[in-house]
Amino acid sequence: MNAATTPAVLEVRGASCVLGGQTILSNVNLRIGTGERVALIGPNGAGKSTLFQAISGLVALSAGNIWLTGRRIDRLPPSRIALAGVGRSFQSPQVFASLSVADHLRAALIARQRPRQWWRQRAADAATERKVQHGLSLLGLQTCADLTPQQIDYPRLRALELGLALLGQAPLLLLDEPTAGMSRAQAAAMFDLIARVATDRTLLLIEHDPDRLLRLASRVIVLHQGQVLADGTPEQIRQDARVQAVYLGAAT
Ligand SMILES: Nc1ncnc2c1ncn2[C@@H]1O[C@H](COP(=O)(O)OP(=O)(O)OP(=O)(O)O)[C@@H](O)[C@H]1O
Repeated sequence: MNAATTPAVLEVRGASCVLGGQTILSNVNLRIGTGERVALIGPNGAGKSTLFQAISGLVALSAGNIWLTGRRIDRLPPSRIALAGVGRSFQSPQVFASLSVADHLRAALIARQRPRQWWRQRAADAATERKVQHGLSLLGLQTCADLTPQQIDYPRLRALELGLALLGQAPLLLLDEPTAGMSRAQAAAMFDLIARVATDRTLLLIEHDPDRLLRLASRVIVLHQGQVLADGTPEQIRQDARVQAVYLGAAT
């Protein structure tokens, strides 16, 4: 899908970010169209996670602005940005130790519901339950519905985290290294899961392994020293001499 021809889900305009007196992002511009699957890559310290933090409202921009489906979000608190439609996962999974897998999914669904009149609540509860069961089956988590995060293996934990972002119904999902710490086989399974379950979402994901990117991303944005170095198809990026020099040459 071509970013220029689809309505923008995310637009970052002239974004800069200074942390601890250091410029981490410098005049970053990017536009992501509806339904695109975009990989954000770059060397360690390039500013990828900081860009995610800025989009999610967890760090403030020092210049520029960020738009989600035409609405400016960079001055909103993180909770409002999440409700506005930015779902995300983190490099290390962020889950609740004492909640069961199914309760995590319930909480993700309920968080987006408006308060209802009491006589409508029963129907809403039944609909939520159906969605929880559907989510468990989609994510391959039916057998661990009643277990806590400590009782499930790492790939399932990451699948749960993906499910939390998905069930929140956010149109834009930011996935920060969803396969970090996984074996090749586990990572391949995770990429297949993302491709299968996130069909109706726009994806921006950070990933270090260029081979994995080709499975999922239709477009790649390369960050280097806090700036966009290149933006193109996976093939264009593979052949880009500047990208070879700063990143892919070292990563492959
Ligand atoms: N809160 C902070 N205060 C000061 N510097 C920070 C802060 N957060 C990040 N940095 C610095 O910003 C730079 C970019 O970090 P960031 O985590 O965004 O990079 P990255 O591209 O995601 O790297 P990696 O691939 O290693 O995760 C790094 O030099 C980091 O040390």
